[in-house]
Parts: sequence; structure tokens; C-alpha cells
Amino acid sequence: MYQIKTYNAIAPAGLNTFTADYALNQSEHPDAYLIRSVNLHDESLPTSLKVIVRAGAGVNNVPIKQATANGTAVFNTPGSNANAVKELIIGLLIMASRNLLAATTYSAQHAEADISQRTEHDKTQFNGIELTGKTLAVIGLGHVGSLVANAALNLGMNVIGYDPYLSADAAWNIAKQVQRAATLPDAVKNADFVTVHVPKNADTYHLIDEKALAAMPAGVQLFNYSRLGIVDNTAVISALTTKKVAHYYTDFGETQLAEHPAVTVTPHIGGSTIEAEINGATQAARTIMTYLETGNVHAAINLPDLNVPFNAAYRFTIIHQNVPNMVSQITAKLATANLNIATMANAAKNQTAYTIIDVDDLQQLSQTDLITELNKIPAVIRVRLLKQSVNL
Ligand SMILES: NC(=O)C1=CN([C@@H]2O[C@H](COP(=O)(O)OP(=O)(O)OC[C@H]3O[C@@H](n4cnc5c(N)ncnc54)[C@H](O)[C@@H]3O)[C@@H](O)[C@H]2O)C=CC1
Ligand SMILES: O=C(O)C(=O)COP(=O)(O)O
Repeated sequence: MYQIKTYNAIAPAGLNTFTADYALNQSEHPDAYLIRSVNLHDESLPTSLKVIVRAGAGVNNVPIKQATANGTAVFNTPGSNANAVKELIIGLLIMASRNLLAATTYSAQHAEADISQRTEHDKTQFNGIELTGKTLAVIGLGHVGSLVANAALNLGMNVIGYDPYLSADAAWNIAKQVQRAATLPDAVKNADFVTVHVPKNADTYHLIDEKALAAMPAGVQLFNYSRLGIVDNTAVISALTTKKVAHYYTDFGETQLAEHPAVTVTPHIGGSTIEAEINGATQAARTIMTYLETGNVHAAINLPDLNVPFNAAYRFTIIHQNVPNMVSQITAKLATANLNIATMANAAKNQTAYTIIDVDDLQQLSQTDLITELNKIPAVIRVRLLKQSVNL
């Protein structure tokens, strides 16, 4: 029985994806964590933990280095909540352009019976603009940014995208009418609206800082539905004071933003739709089952892709440091145990490498002894021995 520990609200429909071989929240020694936004940075990861899957996009809440050192694979569920964020951004753009917040607040404050008289007089103060023909800068054109860019085009907006690390796959999803800027200042210089959809990491900390704000036209409206820290909130408050920025919308509140009249804070609801939560949880459960049962890896954060059909009786999966001479040391151990290798694959990502070796017969050797032997190789981080579940 595989043991799963869940954190946060995980959609039951996703949890139901687990087969009868999986138990939820029943063990102190989990094989897998299925999480959303819980901050794992202050926790130590148990040695039993083979995989963490973040149902959603951002993995800044996961201690990736610590997980890798523990031999724990880390995945997210790319794109599972991108449509939810896109729809929210489009909603906010409409809210921003039509003064909806001020207009509905007015109506709530003037609920008296003869309001119809005043309405026709007062409504002029809520005159809006139309999105058609306005310019939107989209910073980060991944799963969320590409959907936002395409939807904004469909509303008749001019869309300028900026993403120096755009993957070839992501590029396929972006309509050709989205103009590509070579630099951040170029992207934002004519923008009526700027929306940021990048991961939080050392490079994106304060990506939108005083300098980036200075490059925007006066009166720009800014959206941060990525993470706290990607926008320098102190710089934004100053820019709001000088009216350089007309309004700031964000999913990530903090004290200095509270009650500022030109700031609208939503409580981290970008991915909070029934559909996105089901998508993320289902994708996460599948990722956990694939990794635990086959060791195959697709799009992990800290391991290379390695996908080998599991047709043999047994499989060794070995996470190790990306240093010379590892494969020969591993195969030497198997040769000493008189094991014949059916299939072998190896790949590396940054400092970490991953080897899969399939064998048809363990020669009645003790599984624990085999794992112990492989673990003796310096630079080996984690060894697993998987058994084919289907009778061959
Ligand atoms: N508010 C919410 O509830 C949600 C927030 N998010 C946040 O949005 C982020 C983006 O989500 P996805 O689009 O799904 O991720 P993604 O990984 O598909 O796309 C991120 C894009 O940002 C680009 N990028 C990275 N560094 C950049 C830089 N310095 N300048 C410009 N572009 C850069 C990457 O090349 C990539 O194309 C997540 O990492 C997460 O922090 C995502 C989903 C929900
Ligand atoms: O997917 C993301 O990066 C999000 O920010 C969504 O977070 P959540 O799963 O709603 O806590």
C-alpha cells in the first residue's frame, strides 16, 4: 500500500483517482505529498518521501534543494489552473475599464428609494473605457500568460508579450498577433494594462521594480496574479501616489497595501475554481501513481525526463549526483550480483541525474541487500526497487 499525505483542500474528485493501492493520510511515513500552497520550507522532509506533487503551478513553497538531497522528486501540474487565472484576469480587466468597483460601491451606499433620479445624474462619474484598441502587456507567456494574451486579442486588444525563456511548446500556443518585445521596458512602454505571469524565483524577485514602473506610461493599471515579491509593492505605492500607476490589482495582500484606495486585493483566488481544483488534483494523483509505480518522469522540477516502458519484472530507479562514472559503478554492482540488465536509461538535469535499470530476474537475492549495495556508491541519493504489478 502506498501512503499519501495531503495538505490544503484537495478536490475529492482528484483523490478518487487513486486506486485501491493508495491510502490517504494514514501513515507517519508517507511515500508522497499531494499539496497546494502549504509552505514546506520550515519542515523537514521524511526519508520515506519519494515524491511531492504540487496541484497547481507555483513551487516556490517547496524546498527544492532539500527535496533533491532527500531523493524526493518534485512535480507540479502545469496548466491545470491556467484557465481559472485567465478568466479572473479578463474579469479584472473589465472591472478596471468600467469602474465596476466604484460603481457598485456607489449603488450600495445610495440604496434609498428615489435613487433612480440621482442615478442618471451621478452615473457620469463612472464612465469607463473599452478594452478594444487598448494595449495589454503580458509578462510571462507560459500556461497562464499565453491564455491571457490570446483572450485579450479576442477582446480586440493590442497585446505585447515578454518572455525571454519562452519554451517552444509554449510558443505554439500563442496567437501570432501577439507582438513579442525584446525587453521588459519595450513590452510595457505603451501599455494601458500590465499583467505579470511568471514564477517566483531569485530572477523574478522585484521584476516589476521602480525602473520597470518608470518605463510604463502614466495611468497604467497593473495586475500581479503571480506571487508576492515579484512586484515591488513599496515602489508601486510610490507610483500610485504620483498617479504613475492608476490602480494595482493583486492576489497577494500585505500590510502596506491594506486599505489603499487604488489597490484591489483578492485573497489568492486565481486558481480557486471547482474545475481547476479537480484538474490539479486529478493530474497530481496521476503523476504520483506514475512515479511511484514506474519511476518514469515527465516534466519534474528537479529530475530529468526519463520515460521507459516498464515491461520487465523488476526496475531499479536511482537518483544520483550528476558526476562521472556513475553508470559504470551501478552496472558493476549489478554484475557482481549476477543480474542481467534488460533495459537501461540515464539522463541528467543540472546537478542531478537519474538512472532506470530493468531486470527480469533478481536471482533470489535479497532486495534489501541489493538496495544497500547500490546505496554504498558515493553520490547515490536514493535507490528504489519496483516490482512489475502485472504478471508477465
Ligand atoms: N494566483 C493564483 O492562484 C495562481 C498563480 N500562479 C502563479 O503564476 C505563475 C505562472 O503560472 P503558469 O503560467 O502556469 O507557469 P508557466 O511555468 O507555464 O509559465 C511561466 C512563464 O514565465 C516565463 N518567465 C520566467 N521568468 C521570466 C522573466 N524573468 N521574465 C519574463 N518571463 C519569465 C517562463 O519562461 C514561462 O513561460 C506561477 O508560477 C504561479 O506563481 C499560477 C496559477 C494560479
Ligand atoms: O497554482 C498556483 O501557483 C497557485 O497560486 C494556486 O494556489 P492554490 O492551489 O489555489 O493554493
